[in-house]
Amino acid sequence: MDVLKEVFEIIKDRIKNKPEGSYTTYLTTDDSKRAINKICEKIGEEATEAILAAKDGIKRDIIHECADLIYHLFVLLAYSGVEYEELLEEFEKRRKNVGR
Ligand SMILES: N=c1c2ncn([C@@H]3O[C@H](COP(=O)(O)OP(=O)(O)OP(=O)(O)O)[C@@H](O)[C@H]3O)c2ncn1[C@@H]1O[C@H](COP(=O)(O)O)[C@@H](O)[C@H]1O
Repeated sequence: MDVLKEVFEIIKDRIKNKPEGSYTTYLTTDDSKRAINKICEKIGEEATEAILAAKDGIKRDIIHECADLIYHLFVLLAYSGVEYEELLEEFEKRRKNVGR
């Protein structure tokens, strides 16, 4: 299975079943306004870290920080009820529009 889809499905499972010790559980177990705030705050932090890594130009750090950012974006998408396939469809739509 596509590793990104696998991570997305694990995140969905964590949100649904809330296992103890899970970082995703920590981010998403709250009333919905607070949970969204917590997730979005992390997205802001991780985006800043990705930007700083890009400015430093160290490839390993760029990968690490962008992976952190993508994970947190996935948590936002899954928490908002978006399916992985819907994200792919959006990219697919855009790909088809290229070159028009
Ligand atoms: N991909 C990730 C992932 N990326 C980042 N993180 C967490 O996001 C947090 C990042 O916050 P910080 O940058 O503040 O943490 P940090 O350790 O100080 O910073 P860095 O060194 O990571 O930059 C850390 O606690 C990381 O563990 C992730 N936590 C979980 N996943 C995936 O989600 C799955 C479920 O994880 P749990 O919910 O913990 O079971 C895992 O199997 C992974 O596949």
